[in-house]
Order: sequence, then C-alpha cells, then structure tokens
Amino acid sequence: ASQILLSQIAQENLFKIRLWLSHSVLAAPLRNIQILGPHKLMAALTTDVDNVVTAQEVLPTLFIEGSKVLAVFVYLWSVSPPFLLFVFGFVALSVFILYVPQKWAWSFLDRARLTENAIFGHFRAATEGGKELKMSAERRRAFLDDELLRSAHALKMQRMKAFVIFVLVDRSAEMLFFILLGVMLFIAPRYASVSQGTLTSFVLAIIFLGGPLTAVGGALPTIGKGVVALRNIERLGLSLSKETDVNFRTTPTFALTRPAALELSKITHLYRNEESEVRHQLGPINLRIDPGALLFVTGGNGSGKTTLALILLGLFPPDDGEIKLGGRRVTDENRESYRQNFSAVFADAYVFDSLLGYSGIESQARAQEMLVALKLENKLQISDGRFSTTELSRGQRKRLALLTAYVEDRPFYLFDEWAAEQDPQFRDVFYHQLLPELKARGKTVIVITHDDRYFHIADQVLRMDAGKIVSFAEQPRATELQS
Ligand SMILES: Nc1ncnc2c1ncn2[C@@H]1O[C@H](COP(=O)(O)OP(=O)(O)OP(=O)(O)O)[C@@H](O)[C@H]1O
Repeated sequence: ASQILLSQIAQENLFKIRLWLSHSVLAAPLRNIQILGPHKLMAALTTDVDNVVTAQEVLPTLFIEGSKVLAVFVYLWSVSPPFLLFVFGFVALSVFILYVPQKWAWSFLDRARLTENAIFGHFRAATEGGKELKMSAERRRAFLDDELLRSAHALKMQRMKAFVIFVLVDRSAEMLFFILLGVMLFIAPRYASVSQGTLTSFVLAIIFLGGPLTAVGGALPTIGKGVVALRNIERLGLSLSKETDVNFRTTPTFALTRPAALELSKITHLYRNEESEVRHQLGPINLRIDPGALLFVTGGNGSGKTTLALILLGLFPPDDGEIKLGGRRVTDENRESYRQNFSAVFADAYVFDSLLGYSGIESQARAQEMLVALKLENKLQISDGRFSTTELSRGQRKRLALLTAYVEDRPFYLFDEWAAEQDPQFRDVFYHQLLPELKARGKTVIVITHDDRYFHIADQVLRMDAGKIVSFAEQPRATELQS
C-alpha cells in the first residue's frame, strides 16, 4: 500500500513540479530567462524533474527497509541493551566513515549536472544550427569532436566516478557488516560475558539486517541524483523568481478606456551578464508618443531599437527613469497589466499553432478576415481556433504572427522589422494599407524599420544611435508632400 501510495505521490509531485517550473519560467522577468539560456531551462524541465521523481519512487523501498532495520534494533534492545549499544556504535562509526566518500560521489553528480547543461546547449546547437553544421564538414567535425565529445566524455567520467564510489561504499558497508558479525562471534565473547542465546539472537538478527541494508545502500545513488536535481531546481527557481512579475495572472488594472499618451522620462537600461563582458547602455531616453500616432523607429544595427521596444512593452523594467501611460506611472506591481495594452510582432516572432486564448467567435471571424487580407487563405485554414499548419515560409509565418496580433485588438501595436522578410507587394500592403488602417482605428502604432522609402507615411520618425535618440522628426504629411 505504501509503495502504491508513494508512487502516486511521486506522480503528483512530478505534475506539480512541472507546472510550478513552467509558471516560474513564464512569471520570471524576460532578462532572467535570457541570461539563464533555454538549454538550462530545458535540462531542468526534463532531466532534473525526472531525477527528483525517480528518487521519490525509491523512497518506499527506503522507508520499508529502513523500518525493518529499526524493528531489528528494537528487538535487539529487548535482548541485550549493552550489546545493542555496541552494534549501534559500530554502525554509527561505519556510516561516519562512509559519509566522506559518499559526499565525494555527490560532488561528481553535481558536476555531471552542470556538464549536462552544456550538453543540452550542444543539442540546441545541433538542432537549430543543423543547416550550418551540415554545410561545413570542418565545422561539423569540430562541433562533434571538440565540443560535444568533450562534454559527453566529461559527463560519462563524472557519472562513472560517482557510480564507482557509490558501489565501493555499498560493498564496504557489506564488508563492515561481515566484520561486525565476526567481531560478535569471535571477539566479543572473549571480552564480555554473553550467553549463547543472546549471541544467537544477535547474529540471526544481524544476518537478517543484510537484506534491508543492501536495499538502502542500493537506493542511495538514485537518492543522490534526486537531491542534486532538487537543489538545481531550487537554485533555478530562485534565480527565476528573484524579481518575479508579481501581478502575473491578475486582472488588468491598467485597462485604458480612452486613447492615452505614452511618456518615457530619463529611461536607462544596461545589459548585465555575469558570464559575458558585453555591456550596452540604453538611454537616457525622453520620449512622448501621442495617442493614435504612427511612429517609426530607425537606426543602425545594435543602436538599441529592440531594447527600447522591450522597455516600451514592459518586458524589460528600466534601470532608471519612469514610464507613464495616460499619466499613470508604470511600476513593478502594475507592469503585467500595463503590458496587456500592447500587441507586438517581434523580429523573431514565435507562432503558436492556435489562436490560444482568442478562439471566441468574434476573434475567429476577425482571424478569418485577416487570413484573406494577408493572402494566407490558400496556405492554411482556421478551425476551432486552430491553424491547420504553421509549416510556412518565414515571411508567411510573420504574416501569421501579424494576424494573431490583429486578433488581440489592443490600443498599442509594435512591429519589429515586420516588413523585412516580406516581398515588395506585401511591404506595400503593410505600409499603405495595414498601418493606416490601424491608425484610422485609433491605435498607436510603433514600427521598427529600415524602410526609408516609407518614412513619409509616419507621423514621426525617431532615429537611434548607440543607445540614444539622435533625432525625432515630425514627418510632412503625405498630402503635403504631394502638394
Ligand atoms: N541579450 C543581450 N545581452 C547583452 N547585450 C545585448 C543583448 N541584446 C542586445 N544587446 C546589446 O544591446 C545593443 C542594442 O541591441 P538591440 O537589439 O536593441 O539593437 P537593434 O537596434 O534592435 O539592432 P538590430 O537592427 O540589429 O536589430 C547591441 O549592440 C548589443 O550590444
């Protein structure tokens, strides 16, 4: 019964840990996730969680066999307390002696876990960089032989060392057990007056102890791996939740009832990464975006456009300065609900295989409309809020991301180089049809772009360089240009 119960508890815990980790990942600030890296998260979500659960599954064995050991000790107490004290002292000394190598074995498991992070990183490189690795035999050789092989070899050695130590500890425990038997049979009677009956009871009981002790010893490596995994999950959990977005999943408190201006004053942001020397300072930025404005943001590569966008969207909290929306200050407490005012299509847009959260009749009708407007109707269908496929070209996938953003229907829109991967015809549709339509619907639209051919349709063009705004120009209206 205890085994069944505990295996159910183990599965329940697996379920809870997975959910808790996923919640932590989604509630953690974006920057923390970026610094951790997806490979470490994947390793935690898979390997660590599994190891914790496997360790839990051997707990029944540990408890059952442990209780047998305890029962034997109780029995021996009834037979001869002084003799039991001797046995107890011997066992305590053995545990103490064996603790040191065990700790050593655990340190190897700890290191193996870090190596596993590196291996997950290599797996990621192998899947995401598959094309690049296939294209160059030299690069592939270096990747397989130098990078992957080195980590895989290190992992193998660390695990083997830990295993060998655990086995040695196990066998030493068995040997000590036989030494104990020998001491009791051949040495103890010489120094203490002990009856034949007591001796027989003790020897039989201790022989019986062999099975439970071996089972406990055999469970130790699994428990060891579980403890290492749990520590790793805790460490990760802490680093994820250090500055958790406290308002995650609360009802929006920043809902706008009328168009509002977005103001940034003295905003700064510095990329800090303990593992890398790269540092980039954005700001101080002072900016006011009027309600209903169509703002283009331009500038060279690495000038800080995307970073500014992430700050505007409330994904990066600024280090300094303040953001106000409709005159109200954005704080750590309301940033989550502030974000709900924006729809964004990022340069590396991720497309879900459904409308996810927007599958109501109205949203689906809107999505269907956009499917036609974005010329995707021959490529995929939407049924029950689900896309029939997301296996599309990069430009088409970006159009699908745009469709999702349209369905959200929020007061602010942000597009990060959306048109860069579109053909000239669609670029035209985007700048001359979609953006003016959004503006006409009273939306405030921020477009990160290098397309200077279309700057004339913007209300303002903001130019960035080295993390600072270097110019902010009101554009002459298209009609003025024509005249
Ligand atoms: N994850 C990061 N960690 C550390 N520094 C970063 C990170 N992302 C960007 N940076 C730094 O911030 C600077 C601005 O990057 P950002 O992505 O905002 O530029 P951008 O103007 O959008 O460039 P692009 O036109 O190439 O997309 C870069 O020069 C880079 O040094």
